[in-house]
Amino acid sequence: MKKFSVAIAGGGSTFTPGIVLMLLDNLDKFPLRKIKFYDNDEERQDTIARACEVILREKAPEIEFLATTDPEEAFTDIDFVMAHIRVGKYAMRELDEKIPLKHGVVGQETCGPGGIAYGMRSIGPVIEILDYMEKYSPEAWMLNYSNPAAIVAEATRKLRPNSKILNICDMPVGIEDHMAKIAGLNSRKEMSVSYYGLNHFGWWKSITDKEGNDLMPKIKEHVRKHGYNADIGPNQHVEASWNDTFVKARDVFAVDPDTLPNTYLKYYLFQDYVVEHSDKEYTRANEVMDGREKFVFGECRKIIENQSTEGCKLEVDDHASYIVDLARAIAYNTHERMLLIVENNGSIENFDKTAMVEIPCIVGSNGPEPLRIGTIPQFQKGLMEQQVSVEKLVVEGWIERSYQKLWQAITLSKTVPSASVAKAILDDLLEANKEFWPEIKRPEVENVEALSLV
Ligand SMILES: NC(=O)c1ccc[n+]([C@@H]2O[C@H](COP(=O)([O-])OP(=O)(O)OC[C@H]3O[C@@H](n4cnc5c(N)ncnc54)[C@H](O)[C@@H]3O)[C@@H](O)[C@H]2O)c1
Ligand SMILES: O=P(O)(O)OC[C@H]1O[C@H](O[C@H]2[C@H](O)[C@@H](O)[C@@H](O)O[C@@H]2CO)[C@H](O)[C@@H](O)[C@@H]1O
Ligand SMILES: [Mn+2]
Repeated sequence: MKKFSVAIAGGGSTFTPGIVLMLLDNLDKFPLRKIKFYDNDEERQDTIARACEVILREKAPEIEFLATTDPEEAFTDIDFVMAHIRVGKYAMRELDEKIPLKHGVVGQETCGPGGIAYGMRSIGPVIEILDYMEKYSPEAWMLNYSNPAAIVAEATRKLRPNSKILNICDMPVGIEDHMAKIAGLNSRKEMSVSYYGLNHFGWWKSITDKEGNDLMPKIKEHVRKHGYNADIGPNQHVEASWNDTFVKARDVFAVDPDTLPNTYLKYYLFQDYVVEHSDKEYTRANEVMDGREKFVFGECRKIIENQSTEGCKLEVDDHASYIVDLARAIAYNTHERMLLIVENNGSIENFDKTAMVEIPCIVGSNGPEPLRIGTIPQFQKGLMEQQVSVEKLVVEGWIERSYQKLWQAITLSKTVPSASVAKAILDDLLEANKEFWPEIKRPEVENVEALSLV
């Protein structure tokens, strides 16, 4: 059986150890000969890498391991790149979340102005890594879950239309774990779902068990009262802010009881509630820095010091098992049915053909074959047309270095009340992201000064 070579781009990620443990848990299904880490922060990656070196030495000494900041070293002789970079790291996520809140607008990692700022940082480096992969391992596939996946996916559609990159998200997988528990099943894999939308902006339209029995009524009954709240065992989503998000799905569901919503829709449909319940001084980025980041790096330092995983609390990142499913689908032509972010091309008949939509696909060695969704209701169509236009304007703004397009994108976001608030947020984000965004051409001075935005 062929053994594969995997490069993890963003080796210093808090998710890397859990993903490595998950890969080692699946060697029978996805055998590996080599794992390489690549990061542009050598010190951050070194802590994760030295711990993973111990893990591999104990559990799979036959797998060759390398951590590097050199692209040629990282991406030569690779079958898959699993990319989860965070450009600007948590320090910039904190600003993505706090700057909009300063203006009374939703501050979130991938949604609204924060997601736009994050997207403007991510496009260049993700394309750069994709180009490295194609230069040094032309036959490789990139499985990208660097966020914001919606904007990154639109950028790779426009700028690298022929590249072997699959953009993915684990939020639907995470919610389906809750749904399976609510439906009394052991695993989400016992369900067959039809889902559509944009990334972090979608709905389930049907859910059955493998015998074809409709599970929607039972799940809806629970969601109507409790949202997706369901004890599915330890994961980082037991934190209050995530628990609130799962419960809030109850109110998002009430707006359209014909479907079941992605939790992220709360940021677009209940933006006032979100702002009212946000702490402008302590956002999710702070929770993650104080929680996951401290935990993962603390555990890695213990492993390095002891040169042993004994007593280690790091766990297999089960949510990442969908990444192995995806890699196996490509490697073994399994025709797995998975949600991917792909070009619509008529799958959703009454929606922009060029939109990057999150829908079920049959995945094989030649990549995804999107399934047909048919026509979507006016409510979802209207919301999606506004949101996809934001995403497209951000990518156009990045390509053209256009202040005007970025101002339009933020103005168009459902999370932003007016063009003047949008401009105030944009000017703050421009200042904060000087080191990361491409240089943006400001409009002619007279146009800006002539604007009475007060
Ligand atoms: N698609 C999804 O559903 C999903 C799920 C979970 C996490 N994510 C994403 O995974 C990423 C990692 O999340 P995290 O919380 O572990 O972040 P993290 O900050 O802990 O790790 C990100 C790593 O990327 C590195 N990096 C940044 N810019 C880089 C570049 N240009 N080249 C190479 N490396 C670079 C950083 O140095 C850091 O080590 C984020 O983008 C996050 O949003 C996506
Ligand atoms: O606030 P964070 O950094 O903890 O999480 C933000 C990410 O949340 C989603 O990913 C979750 C996933 O939905 C869940 O199943 C769990 O296992 O872990 C993932 C990472 O927390 C979302 O899909 C990502 O895009 C966000 O970055
Ligand atoms: Mn996601």
